[in-house]
Amino acid sequence: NGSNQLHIGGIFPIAGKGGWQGGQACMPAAYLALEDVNKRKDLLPGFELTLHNNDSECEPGLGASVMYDLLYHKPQKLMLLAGCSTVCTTVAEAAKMWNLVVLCYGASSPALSDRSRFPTLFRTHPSATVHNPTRIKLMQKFGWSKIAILQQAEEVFISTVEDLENRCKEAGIEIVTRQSFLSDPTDAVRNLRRQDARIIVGLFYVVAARRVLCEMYKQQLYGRSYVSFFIGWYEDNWFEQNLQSENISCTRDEMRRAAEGHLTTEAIMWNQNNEKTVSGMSSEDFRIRLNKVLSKTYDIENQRYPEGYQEAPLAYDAVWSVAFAFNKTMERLKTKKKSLKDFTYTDKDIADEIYAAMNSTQFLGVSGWVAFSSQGDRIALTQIEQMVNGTYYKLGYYDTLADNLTWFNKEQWIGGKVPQDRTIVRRVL
Ligand SMILES: CC1(C)CO[C@@H](CC(=O)O)CN1
Repeated sequence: NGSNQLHIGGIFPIAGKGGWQGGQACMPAAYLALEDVNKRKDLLPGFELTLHNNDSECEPGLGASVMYDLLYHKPQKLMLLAGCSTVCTTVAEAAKMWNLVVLCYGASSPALSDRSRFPTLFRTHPSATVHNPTRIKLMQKFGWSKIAILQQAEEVFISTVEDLENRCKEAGIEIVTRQSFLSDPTDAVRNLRRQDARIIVGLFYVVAARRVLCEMYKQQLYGRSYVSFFIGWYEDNWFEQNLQSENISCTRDEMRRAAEGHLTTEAIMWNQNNEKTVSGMSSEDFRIRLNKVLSKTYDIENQRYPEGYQEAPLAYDAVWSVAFAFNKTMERLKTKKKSLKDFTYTDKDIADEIYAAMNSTQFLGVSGWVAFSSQGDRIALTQIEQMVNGTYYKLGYYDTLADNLTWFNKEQWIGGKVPQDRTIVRRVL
């Protein structure tokens, strides 16, 4: 019966073309977690967690309207889950008016790390700034103290670069030039060349990345004297895909040569070792279960994965975060002779209890250790890879909080020498 149900709203980007349709894999993952937490007798005893879902299509306007649907239709919701940075921004900015915590499983924008704008936001998806301490650590490891930045003019990369600049200043790393472009990188790449940039941090979406790589080939900004840092969450063979359809005027071979040796950084979203997590599953057990569910709709055997597959553990762990936070809140409210069932959108007292419980929620999930910073950001490990002969090889992991770099010593440099960050002028005495 409805009286023992705890209701939450789930806003997933499923249909639509613009942005990230990651709800395709994240919604099924969320429902797997719902099934699992409701089986646990020790979690929310006497209650059942219920998820009411809607499609935002990764459009903030549609996200706002489905949010109102969720709020203005019974039953009363206790929390909202959302994906896509644009939708999460809209929902999290509004939800505080209803005293609702918002938990985002698919939002990477650094702008969301702002308690003044988003006082009730938490995310199991790390901010894009999570790459920056790793980039700095690698520059220090290889002795690069002069770097260049090449970015696409998109909000997520603009705010990521601001964070990177601050960290470079703190680390005494000079940014010799920062070039940005809207969609054609030709001039920006030419300016890198003019400034004799050697160590280049590249921040762009994958379509722009292909244009940049071809331009770097044409302007010979690749090879033994250069190192590029690209984002690690592109498809593995991204540099060879869609060359005709996107009018890339380089051949596969030229793209591969320009890509040789580049480094990538990315947040780890699938727990790396085979530990059993709170669900009793390892991340590989989770993968098998998720694939079984998805194979009803997608041709998983032939690697035809839905969008959001990479982020699915973040959605799965988001539902576990809700269950643990509500469980803690129920225990706290019992001492006040209250229950989550008493919550209304004007009840600041219970809202504060839910916030405090979420803020201190920590557990081992299929996406790794789940914990939130004071800004509600996901604390995550990052992974470093290098492209060698068209294949990515894992070079190591970085734990920012512990400042611990796990390094496998597998990096390869053309000619066997670490590229320099500048032209070495040999003084002939
Ligand atoms: C790693 C990526 C692809 C970054 O964008 C996220 C979507 C968003 O921030 O809108 C999903 N995960």
